[in-house]
Amino acid sequence: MKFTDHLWNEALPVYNKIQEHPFNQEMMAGTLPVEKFKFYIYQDSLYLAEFAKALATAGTKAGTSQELLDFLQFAQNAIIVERILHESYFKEYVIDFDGGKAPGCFAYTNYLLSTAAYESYEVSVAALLPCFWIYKKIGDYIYANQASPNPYQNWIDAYAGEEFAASVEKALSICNNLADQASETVRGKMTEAYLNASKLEYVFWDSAYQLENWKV
Ligand SMILES: Cc1ncc(CO)c(N)n1
Ligand SMILES: Cc1ncsc1CCO
Repeated sequence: MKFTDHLWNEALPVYNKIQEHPFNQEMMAGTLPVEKFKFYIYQDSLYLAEFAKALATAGTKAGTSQELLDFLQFAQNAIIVERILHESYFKEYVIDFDGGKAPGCFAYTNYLLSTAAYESYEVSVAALLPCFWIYKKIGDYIYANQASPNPYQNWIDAYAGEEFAASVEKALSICNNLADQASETVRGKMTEAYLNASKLEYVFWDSAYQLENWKV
């Protein structure tokens, strides 16, 4: 069994909760209140800026220049996606939030940044993988089951698209190659990091659905 199949099985209960979450169910039905989508898009723009730094930092730990290049390209893509959010949704919706990161976004971005900075390359890659893989699975699921027309079509198309799929395949392959060379101890830490980041993906969606704030 591929290591990433093992990761998928371990985090399956978390993935199922993400898929069933009302944020994703209502996005799929096209009924998600626009206020929640706007909150999500603003938080996601803050997320992507930090995610890009975590990807670039993880890349500096790669064992080959090809994998450094792969991670720098992932980082570049994350910045491009962030700019597209600004150039499309921020104009379409008039997003006037200025509160900074909500607790869910804060927790997730800081987890990714500190893992990329202080943990090994293997563990960093495992922590970054749910950002790729869960979005791909959710994008495909929503694309296959969505109401049409859907006000969130552009978002759905981005993550169900072929370009994103190619990045996800690359990240999965890097993770499997690393796990094949790693000790059981390191593989255990990779699994733990993958689970932590999967739970934080759940928290991120739930945070948007609740319009989460710091309450202080
Ligand atoms: C929170 C989050 N996770 C993953 C992705 C996909 O990269 C995203 N845009 N936002
Ligand atoms: C995972 C991911 N999400 C937005 S951009 C990016 C890197 C893909 O190249």
